Amino acid sequence: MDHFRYIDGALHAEGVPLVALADEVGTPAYVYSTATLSRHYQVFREALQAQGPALGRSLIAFAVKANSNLSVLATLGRLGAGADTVSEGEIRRALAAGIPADRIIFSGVGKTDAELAFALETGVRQINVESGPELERLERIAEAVGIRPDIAIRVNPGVGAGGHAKITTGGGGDKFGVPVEEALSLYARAAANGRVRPVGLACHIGSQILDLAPLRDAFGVLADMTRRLRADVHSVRVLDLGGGLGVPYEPGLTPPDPATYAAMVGKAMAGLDVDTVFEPGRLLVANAGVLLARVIHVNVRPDGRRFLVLDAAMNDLMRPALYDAFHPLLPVTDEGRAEGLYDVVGPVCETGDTFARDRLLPELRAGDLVAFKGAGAYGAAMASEYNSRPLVPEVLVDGDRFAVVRPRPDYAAMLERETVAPWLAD
Ligand SMILES: Cc1ncc(COP(=O)(O)O)c(C=O)c1O
Ligand SMILES: N[C@@H](CCCC[NH3+])C(=O)O
Repeated sequence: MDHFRYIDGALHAEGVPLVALADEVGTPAYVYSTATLSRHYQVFREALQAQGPALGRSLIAFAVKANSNLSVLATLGRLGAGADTVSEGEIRRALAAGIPADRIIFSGVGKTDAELAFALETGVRQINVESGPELERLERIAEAVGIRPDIAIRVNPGVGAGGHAKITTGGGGDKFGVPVEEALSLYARAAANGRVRPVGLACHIGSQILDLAPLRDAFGVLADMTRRLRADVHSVRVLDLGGGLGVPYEPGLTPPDPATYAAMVGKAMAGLDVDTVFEPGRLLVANAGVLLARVIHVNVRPDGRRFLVLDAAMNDLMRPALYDAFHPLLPVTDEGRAEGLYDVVGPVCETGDTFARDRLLPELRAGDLVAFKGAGAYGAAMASEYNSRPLVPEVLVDGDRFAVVRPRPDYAAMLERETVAPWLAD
């Protein structure tokens, strides 16, 4: 069930009318549904459980980059989720949200020495090493800190996939992970050096994946590598299978459902006797969030083109500008008005600040509220203050209650973070 739905012609987030939220918080604002977050987590969890022992003990480590709001993390953490993190900031957020260190995975192409030391001291569950130079640095830091961490080698299986070239990560030419043969020798080297404990392999081949075939191929590569490493008497007890499952942003998109995905994984892992880690991001949060915005005005050109100018902009939701991504746009009040075509834009001074071109929408007027759907993933997490627009606030809804979990900063707070160089101060 969609927890963002019309009740008596008014769009609600669970039991809360979005009109009431806009009155309370102002616009633009992100609104998240606890019920959707919980349902998505549970559906994924149950799909994995249905595979029985084939997946060993499995950890769902939510990819914090998709939505790093503390309340979203706490909601998932309470359900048992871990966290897949890519920076010290994300590790700190996961911990602050109550996710214990032994459920935190530390991934990323360019972890600094300071971040690696922080991860070691925090006692994260596993560090996913992405290159030879990183392994060398980690070994040196681990020795200095006096901790022998569990690591996985992130493999670049040479199989890329994803909804856009900018979010494909598993292809041979992409910066992520270690090619197969090199990964095997890194594993052996790490085991021989004894300063880190190689426990397994990881891969993540891209995001917004709609087809299981490339995932199946990549997991097949990991399974073969596991057999080869074991033949050389290495221990391989964990396979981290990354995230990447797509969501149906628009009609006609049919991503694999979690049960079908889990069945494919179950087959790929059968007989390997490994524990598994999953790093879903978008799958858990995309449809758990909307971006609420207000129409500033409608600008009608002499040629009839109509610009729907919103108070939300590309700095609040970057996906359309960056990836030409589609997000459904709903009027918050459904009054059955006649439909027309609009170019939906924000106030930022770039033509790229366009959410949609020629979008068929019910007639909208200045002051009307609208909501972008599918905005819970890579929405607020990628927002900026471009054009000195304050960071967009976030609201968590749970049934009939809601909380403003990240308030809109006021302009004074925005300015207080900076100083003018002393020689310019008077
Ligand atoms: C290593 C890693 N794990 C997990 C994810 C989460 O991806 P998604 O949001 O597509 O599930 C990403 C981002 O694509 C990633 O880079
Ligand atoms: N930011 C991308 C996804 C990136 C995935 C990160 N590994 C998006 O909005 O679709």
